[in-house]
Amino acid sequence: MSARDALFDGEPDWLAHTLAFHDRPASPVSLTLADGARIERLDTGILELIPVNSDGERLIVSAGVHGNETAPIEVVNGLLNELLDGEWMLGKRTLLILGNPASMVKGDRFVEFNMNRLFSGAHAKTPYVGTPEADRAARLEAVCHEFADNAGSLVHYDLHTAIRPSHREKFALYPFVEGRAVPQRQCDFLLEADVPTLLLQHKSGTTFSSFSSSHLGAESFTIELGKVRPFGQNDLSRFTGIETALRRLFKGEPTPKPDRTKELAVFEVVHEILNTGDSFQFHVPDDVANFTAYEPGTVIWEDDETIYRVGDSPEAIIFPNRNVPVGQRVGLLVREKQQ
Ligand SMILES: O=C(O)CCC(=O)N[C@@H](CCC(=O)O)C(=O)O
Ligand SMILES: [Zn+2]
Repeated sequence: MSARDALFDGEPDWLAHTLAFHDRPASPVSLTLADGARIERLDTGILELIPVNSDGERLIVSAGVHGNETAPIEVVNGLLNELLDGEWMLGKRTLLILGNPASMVKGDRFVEFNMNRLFSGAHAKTPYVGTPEADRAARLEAVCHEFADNAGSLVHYDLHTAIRPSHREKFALYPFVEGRAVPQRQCDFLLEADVPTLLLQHKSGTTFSSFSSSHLGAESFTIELGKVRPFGQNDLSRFTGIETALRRLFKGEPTPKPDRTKELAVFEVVHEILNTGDSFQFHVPDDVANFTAYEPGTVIWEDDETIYRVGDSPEAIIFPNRNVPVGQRVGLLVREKQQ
């Protein structure tokens, strides 16, 4: 058996291995590349890439936290295949994660609970504790903690695709951490990756990127790259921006200065819509695109105690989804920041 076959237990690549092992742990295996770099399989869907020479920064790239968001999974798997084929050399210590293998096999956002609400310790709470997604979130937190230990600086990109179409196809979310601002280099990375819109979150949460920001001190982003499609049905030509930017980062090359004509549009959260329970009514239609703007005075949601109307200037909806448990996010209302 070749070293590559051993890394993937005879499966053709990492994605195939992760799907085949979705219901069990994969034991640690190490593969040394021609230049001496190592690929360590830490568990199912978790690889650590260790270059011979790297700068002090460490990088986490995750995809498949929602199992039906397949395009970023295919992009990351393709980049790993290039590395294994010797097309370029590794220059950055990197943790690669395919988040929720069981939901990837099922072709669904999640199996029992939305894993992207179970970080920052939420996995230990009732009713989540002990469920497959809670166990996986706890495992990912532990692996990330270990990877971050003693790192000079840490960057995390959590790659997603959205349920609905979007007036702004590609956008990133920057988790809230008191008192910090987005570093210019990260803005340059987003433009390089063809992600021209950034939403600044207004409070910390229990997403993977919020966990890595708040608990590991990472510069983290959730990055939305397009629309959800099943494996094999993605037009990967729409993902070359992120593919090029990640390949360049994996090689350890510096971030290029962006084209002066490109500018990041920055949005902020005006209001977070939560499912308040039995009397909650959401007035945004099911099929509305992300970043659809509503005029001042429009009623967005109501319950027995509150009626929420758009304020003095238009507000745009992101991630509208009425089918969430009580207490969880039904959508975000956002507004472009005047710069
Ligand atoms: O399209 C949708 O409604 C959801 C897409 C998605 O999974 N988005 C992430 C955003 C996480 C964040 O707020 O940083 C999610 O909802 O988990
Ligand atoms: Zn997602």
